[in-house]
Amino acid sequence: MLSVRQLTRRYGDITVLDDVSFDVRAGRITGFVGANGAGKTTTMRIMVGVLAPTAGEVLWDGEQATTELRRRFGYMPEERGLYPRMKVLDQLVYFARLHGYSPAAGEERAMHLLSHLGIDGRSGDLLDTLSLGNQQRVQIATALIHEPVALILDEPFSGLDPIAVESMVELLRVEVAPTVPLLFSSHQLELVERLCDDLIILSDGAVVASGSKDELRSTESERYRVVLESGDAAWLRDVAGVRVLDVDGPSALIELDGSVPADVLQALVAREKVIEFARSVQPLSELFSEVVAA
Ligand SMILES: Nc1ncnc2c1ncn2[C@@H]1O[C@H](COP(=O)(O)OP(=O)(O)OP(=O)(O)O)[C@@H](O)[C@H]1O
Repeated sequence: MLSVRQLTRRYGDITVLDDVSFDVRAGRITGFVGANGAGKTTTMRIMVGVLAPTAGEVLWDGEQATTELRRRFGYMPEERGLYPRMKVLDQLVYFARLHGYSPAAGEERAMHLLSHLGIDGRSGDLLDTLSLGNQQRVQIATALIHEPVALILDEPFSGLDPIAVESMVELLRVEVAPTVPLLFSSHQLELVERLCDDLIILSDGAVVASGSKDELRSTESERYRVVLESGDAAWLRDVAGVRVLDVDGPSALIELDGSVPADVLQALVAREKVIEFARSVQPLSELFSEVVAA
Protein backbone atom coordinates (compact mmCIF):
# COMPACT_ATOMS: atom_id res chain seq x y z
CA MET A 1 0.00 0.00 0.00
CA LEU A 2 1.20 3.47 -0.90
CA SER A 3 0.35 6.19 1.60
CA VAL A 4 1.04 9.82 2.27
CA ARG A 5 1.03 11.17 5.79
CA GLN A 6 0.65 14.79 6.80
CA LEU A 7 2.10 16.18 3.60
CA THR A 8 2.55 19.91 3.65
CA ARG A 9 4.08 21.97 0.88
CA ARG A 10 4.69 25.67 1.03
CA TYR A 11 6.02 28.12 -1.52
CA GLY A 12 7.21 31.09 0.54
CA ASP A 13 4.22 32.17 2.59
CA ILE A 14 1.73 30.24 0.49
CA THR A 15 0.64 26.79 1.67
CA VAL A 16 -0.49 24.70 -1.30
CA LEU A 17 -0.77 21.38 0.59
CA ASP A 18 -1.84 21.32 4.17
CA ASP A 19 -1.59 18.12 6.22
CA VAL A 20 -2.62 15.75 3.44
CA SER A 21 -2.95 12.06 4.36
CA PHE A 22 -4.47 9.19 2.37
CA ASP A 23 -3.87 5.61 1.25
CA VAL A 24 -3.69 4.15 -2.24
CA ARG A 25 -4.50 0.48 -1.91
CA ALA A 26 -3.04 -2.26 -4.09
CA GLY A 27 -5.30 -3.83 -6.67
CA ARG A 28 -7.75 -0.95 -6.58
CA ILE A 29 -8.00 2.07 -8.81
CA THR A 30 -7.98 5.30 -6.85
CA GLY A 31 -9.30 8.48 -8.42
CA PHE A 32 -7.83 11.80 -7.34
CA VAL A 33 -10.13 14.76 -7.97
CA GLY A 34 -10.19 18.42 -7.08
CA ALA A 35 -10.65 21.79 -8.74
CA ASN A 36 -7.82 23.48 -10.65
CA GLY A 37 -5.05 24.40 -8.25
CA ALA A 38 -6.30 22.09 -5.47
CA GLY A 39 -2.85 20.50 -5.22
CA LYS A 40 -3.16 17.17 -7.07
CA THR A 41 -0.06 17.56 -9.23
CA THR A 42 1.96 18.80 -6.26
CA THR A 43 0.91 15.73 -4.24
CA MET A 44 1.72 13.34 -7.07
CA ARG A 45 5.11 14.91 -7.70
CA ILE A 46 5.94 14.50 -4.02
CA MET A 47 4.78 10.87 -4.13
CA VAL A 48 7.13 9.99 -6.99
CA GLY A 49 9.95 11.97 -5.41
CA VAL A 50 10.51 14.73 -7.96
CA LEU A 51 9.42 17.36 -5.44
CA ALA A 52 10.26 17.48 -1.75
CA PRO A 53 7.52 18.15 0.77
CA THR A 54 7.96 20.91 3.34
CA ALA A 55 6.77 18.34 5.89
CA GLY A 56 5.25 14.88 5.93
CA GLU A 57 6.18 11.59 4.34
CA VAL A 58 5.44 9.01 1.66
CA LEU A 59 5.09 5.47 2.96
CA TRP A 60 5.20 2.06 1.31
CA ASP A 61 3.55 -0.61 3.41
CA GLY A 62 3.97 1.65 6.43
CA GLU A 63 7.71 2.28 5.94
CA GLN A 64 9.29 5.39 4.46
CA ALA A 65 9.45 4.95 0.65
CA THR A 66 13.09 4.89 -0.45
CA THR A 67 14.49 6.55 -3.59
CA GLU A 68 15.36 3.08 -4.85
CA LEU A 69 11.75 1.93 -4.50
CA ARG A 70 10.35 5.09 -6.06
CA ARG A 71 12.45 4.47 -9.16
CA ARG A 72 10.19 1.48 -9.68
CA PHE A 73 7.03 3.61 -9.65
CA GLY A 74 5.43 4.43 -12.99
CA TYR A 75 4.63 8.12 -13.43
CA MET A 76 2.79 9.97 -16.15
CA PRO A 77 3.43 13.65 -15.54
CA GLU A 78 0.96 16.36 -16.46
CA GLU A 79 3.59 18.07 -18.57
CA ARG A 80 4.28 15.20 -20.95
CA GLY A 81 8.01 14.60 -21.06
CA LEU A 82 9.05 12.62 -24.12
CA TYR A 83 11.55 13.35 -26.89
CA PRO A 84 9.61 14.80 -29.83
CA ARG A 85 12.28 14.05 -32.44
CA MET A 86 12.93 10.46 -31.39
CA LYS A 87 11.23 7.42 -32.83
CA VAL A 88 8.48 5.94 -30.68
CA LEU A 89 10.05 2.51 -30.26
CA ASP A 90 13.56 3.90 -29.72
CA GLN A 91 12.42 6.03 -26.82
CA LEU A 92 10.48 3.25 -25.16
CA VAL A 93 13.50 0.95 -25.44
CA TYR A 94 15.67 3.77 -24.08
CA PHE A 95 13.47 4.09 -20.99
CA ALA A 96 13.35 0.30 -20.60
CA ARG A 97 17.15 0.19 -20.66
CA LEU A 98 17.33 2.87 -17.96
CA HIS A 99 15.40 0.39 -15.86
CA GLY A 100 17.83 -2.44 -16.57
CA TYR A 101 16.14 -4.20 -19.48
CA SER A 102 18.31 -5.66 -22.25
CA PRO A 103 17.67 -4.08 -25.70
CA ALA A 104 15.79 -7.22 -26.83
CA ALA A 105 13.65 -7.47 -23.69
CA GLY A 106 12.97 -3.71 -23.83
CA GLU A 107 11.85 -3.95 -27.44
CA GLU A 108 9.62 -6.90 -26.70
CA ARG A 109 7.97 -5.10 -23.80
CA ALA A 110 7.60 -1.88 -25.83
CA MET A 111 5.99 -3.64 -28.79
CA HIS A 112 3.66 -5.52 -26.47
CA LEU A 113 2.42 -2.25 -24.95
CA LEU A 114 2.20 -0.43 -28.29
CA SER A 115 0.17 -3.22 -29.79
CA HIS A 116 -2.17 -3.20 -26.78
CA LEU A 117 -2.67 0.51 -27.38
CA GLY A 118 -3.24 -0.03 -31.09
CA ILE A 119 -0.23 2.00 -32.24
CA ASP A 120 2.38 -0.68 -32.97
CA GLY A 121 2.17 0.41 -36.60
CA ARG A 122 3.64 3.78 -35.58
CA SER A 123 6.65 2.39 -33.71
CA GLY A 124 9.14 3.65 -36.31
CA ASP A 125 7.66 7.16 -36.50
CA LEU A 126 9.04 10.26 -34.82
CA LEU A 127 6.94 11.11 -31.76
CA ASP A 128 5.99 14.58 -32.94
CA THR A 129 4.46 13.22 -36.14
CA LEU A 130 1.82 11.43 -34.04
CA SER A 131 -1.50 13.03 -33.08
CA LEU A 132 -1.68 14.34 -29.50
CA GLY A 133 -3.87 11.39 -28.48
CA ASN A 134 -1.36 8.91 -29.88
CA GLN A 135 1.50 10.75 -28.18
CA GLN A 136 -0.44 10.33 -24.97
CA ARG A 137 -0.68 6.59 -25.59
CA VAL A 138 3.11 6.51 -25.94
CA GLN A 139 3.34 8.40 -22.67
CA ILE A 140 1.28 5.78 -20.86
CA ALA A 141 3.39 3.03 -22.43
CA THR A 142 6.43 4.83 -20.98
CA ALA A 143 4.88 4.82 -17.51
CA LEU A 144 4.27 1.07 -17.82
CA ILE A 145 7.48 0.05 -19.58
CA HIS A 146 9.28 -1.26 -16.48
CA GLU A 147 6.30 -3.14 -14.97
CA PRO A 148 6.01 -0.60 -12.16
CA VAL A 149 5.24 -1.48 -8.54
CA ALA A 150 2.94 1.55 -8.25
CA LEU A 151 1.36 3.82 -10.86
CA ILE A 152 0.75 7.53 -10.55
CA LEU A 153 -0.96 9.09 -13.55
CA ASP A 154 -1.60 12.83 -13.78
CA GLU A 155 -4.59 13.48 -16.05
CA PRO A 156 -3.92 10.39 -18.20
CA PHE A 157 -7.21 10.67 -20.09
CA SER A 158 -7.37 14.39 -20.82
CA GLY A 159 -7.86 15.15 -24.48
CA LEU A 160 -8.41 11.53 -25.50
CA ASP A 161 -11.31 10.39 -27.66
CA PRO A 162 -13.60 7.70 -26.19
CA ILE A 163 -11.91 4.87 -28.12
CA ALA A 164 -8.47 5.90 -26.88
CA VAL A 165 -9.83 6.11 -23.32
CA GLU A 166 -11.20 2.57 -23.61
CA SER A 167 -7.96 1.12 -24.95
CA MET A 168 -6.01 2.82 -22.18
CA VAL A 169 -8.41 1.62 -19.52
CA GLU A 170 -8.26 -1.89 -20.93
CA LEU A 171 -4.47 -1.78 -20.93
CA LEU A 172 -4.41 -0.66 -17.31
CA ARG A 173 -6.79 -3.41 -16.29
CA VAL A 174 -4.81 -6.12 -18.08
CA GLU A 175 -1.26 -4.89 -17.56
CA VAL A 176 -1.38 -3.60 -14.04
CA ALA A 177 -0.90 -6.46 -11.62
CA PRO A 178 -3.36 -6.77 -8.73
CA THR A 179 -0.53 -5.90 -6.35
CA VAL A 180 -0.04 -2.43 -7.85
CA PRO A 181 -1.56 0.68 -6.24
CA LEU A 182 -2.87 2.98 -8.99
CA LEU A 183 -3.66 6.64 -8.46
CA PHE A 184 -4.91 8.85 -11.29
CA SER A 185 -6.09 12.43 -11.33
CA SER A 186 -8.85 13.62 -13.58
CA HIS A 187 -11.41 16.35 -14.08
CA GLN A 188 -13.69 13.96 -15.98
CA LEU A 189 -15.99 12.98 -13.14
CA GLU A 190 -18.10 10.50 -15.15
CA LEU A 191 -14.92 8.67 -16.09
CA VAL A 192 -13.66 8.68 -12.51
CA GLU A 193 -17.03 7.40 -11.36
CA ARG A 194 -16.88 4.52 -13.84
CA LEU A 195 -13.26 3.57 -13.28
CA CYS A 196 -12.30 4.06 -9.69
CA ASP A 197 -12.87 1.89 -6.65
CA ASP A 198 -11.56 4.47 -4.20
CA LEU A 199 -11.64 8.21 -4.29
CA ILE A 200 -9.74 11.12 -2.80
CA ILE A 201 -11.20 14.60 -3.07
CA LEU A 202 -8.84 17.49 -2.55
CA SER A 203 -9.90 21.08 -2.07
CA ASP A 204 -7.55 24.02 -1.49
CA GLY A 205 -4.68 21.74 -0.51
CA ALA A 206 -6.63 19.61 1.97
CA VAL A 207 -8.38 16.23 1.73
CA VAL A 208 -12.11 16.84 2.11
CA ALA A 209 -13.22 13.25 1.49
CA SER A 210 -11.54 9.88 0.97
CA GLY A 211 -12.55 6.25 0.99
CA SER A 212 -14.27 3.75 -1.23
CA LYS A 213 -16.56 5.23 -3.85
CA ASP A 214 -19.53 3.35 -2.45
CA GLU A 215 -18.87 4.45 1.12
CA LEU A 216 -18.55 8.05 0.07
CA ARG A 217 -21.76 8.02 -1.90
CA SER A 218 -23.88 6.39 0.76
CA THR A 219 -25.42 9.14 2.76
CA GLU A 220 -26.62 8.60 6.33
CA SER A 221 -30.17 8.39 5.10
CA GLU A 222 -31.21 6.37 2.06
CA ARG A 223 -32.38 8.13 -1.09
CA TYR A 224 -35.14 6.78 -3.33
CA ARG A 225 -36.52 7.88 -6.67
CA VAL A 226 -40.33 7.68 -6.60
CA VAL A 227 -42.48 7.90 -9.72
CA LEU A 228 -46.26 8.02 -9.32
CA GLU A 229 -48.66 7.09 -12.06
CA SER A 230 -50.08 10.55 -12.33
CA GLY A 231 -50.43 13.89 -10.68
CA ASP A 232 -48.12 15.81 -8.47
CA ALA A 233 -45.72 14.07 -6.09
CA ALA A 234 -45.68 17.10 -3.76
CA TRP A 235 -47.99 15.32 -1.30
CA LEU A 236 -45.06 13.05 -0.40
CA ARG A 237 -43.96 15.93 1.85
CA ASP A 238 -46.76 14.96 4.23
CA VAL A 239 -45.70 11.32 4.57
CA ALA A 240 -44.12 10.51 7.93
CA GLY A 241 -40.43 9.52 7.81
CA VAL A 242 -39.94 11.01 4.33
CA ARG A 243 -37.92 14.06 3.43
CA VAL A 244 -38.53 15.30 -0.09
CA LEU A 245 -35.38 16.59 -1.78
CA ASP A 246 -36.82 17.32 -5.18
CA VAL A 247 -40.19 17.11 -6.96
CA ASP A 248 -40.73 17.19 -10.69
CA GLY A 249 -44.40 16.51 -11.54
CA PRO A 250 -45.19 12.88 -10.71
CA SER A 251 -41.57 12.10 -9.85
CA ALA A 252 -39.64 12.87 -6.65
CA LEU A 253 -36.32 12.23 -4.96
CA ILE A 254 -36.85 11.40 -1.31
CA GLU A 255 -34.71 10.57 1.69
CA LEU A 256 -35.84 8.14 4.36
CA ASP A 257 -34.79 9.32 7.77
CA GLY A 258 -34.34 5.90 9.30
CA SER A 259 -37.78 4.61 8.29
CA VAL A 260 -38.19 1.16 6.74
CA PRO A 261 -38.46 1.43 2.91
CA ALA A 262 -41.21 -1.22 2.74
CA ASP A 263 -43.33 0.74 5.27
CA VAL A 264 -42.92 3.95 3.31
CA LEU A 265 -43.80 2.19 0.05
CA GLN A 266 -46.89 0.74 1.68
CA ALA A 267 -47.95 4.21 2.81
CA LEU A 268 -47.50 5.50 -0.74
CA VAL A 269 -49.39 2.73 -2.54
CA ALA A 270 -52.24 3.11 -0.07
CA ARG A 271 -52.78 6.55 -1.57
CA GLU A 272 -51.74 6.30 -5.20
CA LYS A 273 -50.35 3.88 -7.78
CA VAL A 274 -46.54 3.86 -7.64
CA ILE A 275 -44.71 3.03 -10.86
CA GLU A 276 -41.19 3.23 -9.52
CA PHE A 277 -39.62 3.11 -6.08
CA ALA A 278 -35.89 2.63 -6.54
CA ARG A 279 -32.79 3.29 -4.50
CA SER A 280 -30.98 6.29 -5.92
CA VAL A 281 -27.19 6.45 -5.93
CA GLN A 282 -25.72 9.89 -5.59
CA PRO A 283 -23.72 10.80 -8.70
CA LEU A 284 -20.09 11.64 -8.10
CA SER A 285 -20.53 15.12 -9.54
CA GLU A 286 -23.09 15.85 -6.81
CA LEU A 287 -20.89 14.44 -4.06
CA PHE A 288 -18.00 16.47 -5.43
CA SER A 289 -19.93 19.74 -5.37
CA GLU A 290 -21.22 18.98 -1.89
CA VAL A 291 -17.87 18.28 -0.27
CA VAL A 292 -15.92 20.93 -2.13
CA ALA A 293 -18.49 23.64 -1.40
CA ALA A 294 -18.85 22.61 2.27
N1 LIG B 1 6.56 26.40 -8.14
C1 LIG B 1 5.47 26.95 -7.61
N2 LIG B 1 5.52 28.15 -6.99
C2 LIG B 1 4.41 28.69 -6.43
N3 LIG B 1 3.20 28.13 -6.44
C3 LIG B 1 3.08 26.93 -7.06
C4 LIG B 1 4.21 26.29 -7.66
N4 LIG B 1 3.77 25.11 -8.17
C5 LIG B 1 2.45 25.04 -7.90
N5 LIG B 1 2.05 26.13 -7.23
C6 LIG B 1 0.67 26.42 -6.76
O1 LIG B 1 0.22 25.30 -6.02
C7 LIG B 1 -1.19 25.15 -6.16
C8 LIG B 1 -1.50 23.72 -6.48
O2 LIG B 1 -1.08 23.43 -7.81
P1 LIG B 1 -1.24 21.99 -8.46
O3 LIG B 1 -0.65 22.08 -9.83
O4 LIG B 1 -0.70 20.98 -7.55
O5 LIG B 1 -2.83 21.85 -8.55
P2 LIG B 1 -3.70 20.79 -9.35
O6 LIG B 1 -4.75 20.31 -8.40
O7 LIG B 1 -2.85 19.76 -9.98
O8 LIG B 1 -4.37 21.71 -10.46
P3 LIG B 1 -4.84 21.36 -11.97
O9 LIG B 1 -6.08 20.55 -11.85
O10 LIG B 1 -5.10 22.72 -12.55
O11 LIG B 1 -3.71 20.65 -12.66
C9 LIG B 1 -1.62 26.16 -7.23
O12 LIG B 1 -2.20 27.26 -6.60
C10 LIG B 1 -0.33 26.53 -7.90
O13 LIG B 1 -0.39 27.84 -8.40
